[in-house]
Amino acid sequence: MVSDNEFQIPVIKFSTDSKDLDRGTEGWHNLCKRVREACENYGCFELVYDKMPIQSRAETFSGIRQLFDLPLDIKKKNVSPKPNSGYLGQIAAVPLYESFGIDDAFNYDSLKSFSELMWPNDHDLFLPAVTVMLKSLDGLNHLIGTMILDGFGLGEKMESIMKCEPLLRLMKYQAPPSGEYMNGLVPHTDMGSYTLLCDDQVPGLEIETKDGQWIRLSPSPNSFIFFVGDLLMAWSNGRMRSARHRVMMSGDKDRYSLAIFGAPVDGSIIKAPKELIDEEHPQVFKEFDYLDFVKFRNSEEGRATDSEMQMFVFAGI
Ligand SMILES: O=C(O)CCC(=O)C(=O)O
Ligand SMILES: [Fe+2]
Repeated sequence: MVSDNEFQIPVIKFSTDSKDLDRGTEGWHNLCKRVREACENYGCFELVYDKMPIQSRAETFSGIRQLFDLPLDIKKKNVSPKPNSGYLGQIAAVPLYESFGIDDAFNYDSLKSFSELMWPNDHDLFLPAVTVMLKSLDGLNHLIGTMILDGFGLGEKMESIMKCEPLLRLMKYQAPPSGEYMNGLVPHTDMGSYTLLCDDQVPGLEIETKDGQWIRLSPSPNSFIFFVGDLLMAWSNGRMRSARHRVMMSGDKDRYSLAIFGAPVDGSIIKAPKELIDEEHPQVFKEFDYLDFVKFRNSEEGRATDSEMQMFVFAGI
């Protein structure tokens, strides 16, 4: 069952016209505390960010619409050796879903090659807007990373979990047949460190509360949803939880969304810092190589395990 009103995830404003974003100020410490509490209690929060030019967000979504309108043979040219990247679509379990994954997305050359591959003659509609948006997201990513670490008093450990390679994913969910409430993306937790997601104001994203209720989110036009991923949960010794979410489609509009998935660089070892392990919080997960977790997820055992349980089965003590 879905409820719209009774429950809200925390809404946290990152306002650029206050001193709150200056590291070390009282406002900064309050924000870090709220971010940490949201990640611990909900596994996600709505982040209101006034620094992202609203115009480049609108232009990016208009480019994304045109991207999904391209012929299938062009869309399929977006291939990647990485799992869940490249072009995905026509999947029997989620027939409304299509997506493009673009690796190394904070790198202009990588966005440019993608754009040239999709529009060999004219990519002006997509590239300039998405470049501005991604530049702003890069800054925002860094800010949240610092906040999470400062929230635990570990701000000097920047080399740790938040040092990520970003995957950009652009998604489309087709409107379902008239009158239906239909699965757009199956319930899951995100496997990376974290996810930062925004949409074009067509609802569909739902999160599961601790007591098993599904809540439909309605983020504001300049909001992002931040999700704790499985790796951040493991790194934080289970103090932060990765929230289960899904997309359910209803109504007559297609939904478009854009997300940055932070995953650690290959070869990273995921290990809770000793400061997060004590008598009250005994060690929950053993340390592991991030790529071994990726392998597990793609193994027969991993695929047979519900996504929110995978980390516990793979690394639980
Ligand atoms: O498109 C959305 O709103 C959700 C996407 C998502 O959860 C994912 O790709 O992991
Ligand atoms: Fe997700």
